[in-house]
Amino acid sequence: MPLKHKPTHECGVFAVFGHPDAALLTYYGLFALQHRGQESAGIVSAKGSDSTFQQHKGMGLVSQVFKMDDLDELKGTRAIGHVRYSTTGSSTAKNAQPFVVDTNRGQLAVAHNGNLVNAAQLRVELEAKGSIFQTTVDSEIVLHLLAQPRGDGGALAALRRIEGAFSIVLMSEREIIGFRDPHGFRPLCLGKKDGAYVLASESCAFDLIQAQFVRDIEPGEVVIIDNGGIRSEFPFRETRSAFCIFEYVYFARPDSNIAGVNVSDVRVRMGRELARLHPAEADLVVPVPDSGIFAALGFSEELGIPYYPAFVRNHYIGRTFIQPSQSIRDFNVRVKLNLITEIVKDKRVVVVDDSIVRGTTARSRVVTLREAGAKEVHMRISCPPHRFACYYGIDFPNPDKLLANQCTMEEIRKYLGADSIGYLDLEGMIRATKRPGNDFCTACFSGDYPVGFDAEFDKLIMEKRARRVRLLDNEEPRLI
Ligand SMILES: O=P(O)(O)OC[C@H]1O[C@H](OP(=O)(O)OP(=O)(O)O)[C@H](O)[C@@H]1O
Ligand SMILES: NC(=O)CC[C@H](N)C(=O)O
Ligand code: SF4
Repeated sequence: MPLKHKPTHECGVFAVFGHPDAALLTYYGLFALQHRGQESAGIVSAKGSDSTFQQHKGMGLVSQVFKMDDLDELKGTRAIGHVRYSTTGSSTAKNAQPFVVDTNRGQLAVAHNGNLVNAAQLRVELEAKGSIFQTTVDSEIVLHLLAQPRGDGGALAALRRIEGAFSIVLMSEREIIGFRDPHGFRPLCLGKKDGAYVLASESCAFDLIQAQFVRDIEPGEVVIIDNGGIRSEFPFRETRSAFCIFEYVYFARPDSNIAGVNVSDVRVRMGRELARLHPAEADLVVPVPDSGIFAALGFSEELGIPYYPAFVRNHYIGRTFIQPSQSIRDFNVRVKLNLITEIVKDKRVVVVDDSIVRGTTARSRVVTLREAGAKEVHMRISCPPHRFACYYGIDFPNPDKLLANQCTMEEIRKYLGADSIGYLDLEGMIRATKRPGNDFCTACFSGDYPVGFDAEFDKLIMEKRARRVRLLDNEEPRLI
């Protein structure tokens, strides 16, 4: 049952206003946000209001894309940066963010975390009016909307046209602007460093640069930072909050705080909830590193079963999902995690991971444990089964690719080769956050989608839709 995709981390954004080392701070910030995207990285900086924006972008990790010389070229006191995992538009250098354009309102740069559900529709509309797109990424829409002739409400009204998930940082010739969609799908927070303002996807980025965390940007809030200081606008229609609960389960770094709640604490509580819901009689609790670590700790504490980190992670290889083919991915799971066999031999083992998507990791872990002589293997997962697609910034849009969508619980157990299997339920997962349930998007577990989406969505929708419109118009792809 080889399934092709699994959820991936998503993008990270960072911005600085009013610091002499803006680009360097952004570089460090992106380093701390590297877990959110490893395909490409970029920084755009600006000196004063009349200077040309400078940019450096490339494919790969932050450490691969930037050399000291590149950072020296990125002068100025303002900067925005991005690490990408693509959700709309292919993973190519052309699609690396931030995007920079020259408009009749001056230079603009944008970096986006999330996914715009009406991007293809807006692009067709904008192209019909003459917009020329440089990339096939949904995020570019924002720049075109801002460059359009403005009616009532100016730039803020233009932003009201985008729908879906967006935590965005923008740089104009005078400002740094940060905003979150009205549902607040993705995180974005504000900090201060030496009197300068900084914005980051996650608070762990502030720790690295020793910035003080000020607060989270509210869902639907636009913060505008310029020489006059900082102010907020709330241009979007008020709606229910739908923060991505999977950020707490898997995406966010455990040392980040989101909405005042520490991510590692939530994961420990998820492990405790899981232990109460699906206890097991066992000798050891073993985490699947990295994301299973804190949940395994909670599981172990709740049942008083010793915690042993028997899987040793090799930190020097890329993430498993980067590899395109199933056979290479299986190999990568083995390269990434090696088992200390002596710990598990003749033992009844509970293995805790945060999630199962295709099942590659879990299956391979069970096989390894059995080969090492484990007497029993009980698989425990600290979130509910993934049965539905995500349209809000996670790259697993096709439910056919999700193991739990294709199999019953017993089939999953058999496929993994485990003695028992237990997933956390929706209620336990929400309780562990200590936040109200209606704060969250849980669509990939529950099928309850807070925002409508394009039924034809796939990663290449922008290219496909534009091509189809040309065909419908009987336009041949020739110029004259
Ligand atoms: O069912 P699968 O398709 O194998 O996907 C699920 C696995 O992927 C994630 O880990 P990842 O490899 O991203 O590493 P991490 O835990 O270190 O983040 C997740 O934590 C699971 O272990
Ligand atoms: N993962 C993300 O947040 C991706 C942002 C944007 N949709 C892109 O594909 O570049
Ligand atoms: S569908 Fe799942 S992964 Fe996507 S935003 Fe909602 S909770 Fe997060």
